[in-house]
Amino acid sequence: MHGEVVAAHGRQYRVALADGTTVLAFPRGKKSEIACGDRVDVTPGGDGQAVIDAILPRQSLLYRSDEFRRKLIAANVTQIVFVVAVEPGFSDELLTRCLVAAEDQDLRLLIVLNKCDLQDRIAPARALLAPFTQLGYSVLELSAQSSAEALRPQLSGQTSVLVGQSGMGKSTLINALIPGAAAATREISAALDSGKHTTTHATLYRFDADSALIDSPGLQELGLHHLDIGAIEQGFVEFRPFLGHCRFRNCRHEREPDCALRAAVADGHIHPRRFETFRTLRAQSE
Ligand SMILES: Nc1nc2c(ncn2[C@@H]2O[C@H](COP(=O)(O)OP(=O)(O)OP(=O)(O)O)[C@@H](O)[C@H]2O)c(=O)[nH]1
Ligand SMILES: [Zn+2]
Repeated sequence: MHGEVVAAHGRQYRVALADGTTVLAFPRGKKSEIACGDRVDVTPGGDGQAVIDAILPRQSLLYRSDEFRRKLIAANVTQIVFVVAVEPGFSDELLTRCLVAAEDQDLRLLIVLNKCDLQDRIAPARALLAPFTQLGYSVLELSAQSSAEALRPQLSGQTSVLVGQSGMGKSTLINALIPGAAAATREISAALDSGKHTTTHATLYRFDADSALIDSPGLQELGLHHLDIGAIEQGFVEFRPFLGHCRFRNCRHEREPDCALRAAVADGHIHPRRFETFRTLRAQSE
């Protein structure tokens, strides 16, 4: 039987079956690397539980990783929706991390600027996003409290994962778009944890056959240790015309003479803030 993983917690999964029912499922064997959004083959056990026999081929796979381990975030995602707000302040470094991950997996990235009802606070947030809009990334300005519906058309035909720092309004957005989401999450948590209180689940909400939204808490760091330096360089789309044009093939773009990237920064082709973030990410990945 085919199913889709709609919630993941540790080695337990909620799998939605084609007939609309869901089962609690466990992978066969010890080594499980299954993520929310995975399409799987399951064998129902009759007690409302099931065994996951196989993971179907994935379109994409998002990870976060530090020096020690790698964790799956979500599978088969086609779009990252990065939520920031006019207040409190947000990290443009986390946004750049997401962009690098998105470029690596060939995903669309949409930036949502929330709380735009606080009009006198919009200008500084727009300024922080300017280097990204200049590169062609889209920013959707809305208020999760009054105009969350503006996001819905952007979710159509996509499997989106929602990423955002605490306080940006992710929960408000989800509850506005998916009535009953909070209750559903509590129910799933209860089923997966037998009542233990926890909010660390990734949850998939399906809108229709082609559109779904994955809420994955704990994405605030999005470590990119699994990417090599080449993938990080490629993740900065505006670097691409200059890569390979430094005097030294293994140029680190620090102090080497005739560095094409540093020249591009000096000439205004690369935003200094983006270059600074690149250096930070590179230092972290070493
Ligand atoms: N003014 C304004 N406040 C908002 C809006 N959306 C959310 N908020 C407020 O911002 C705060 C954070 O919203 P949440 O939805 O809890 O944010 P979150 O991103 O889910 O944060 P965590 O739960 O910490 O992950 C709450 O006090 C919301 O009421 C908005 O559109 N306008
Ligand atoms: Zn260089």
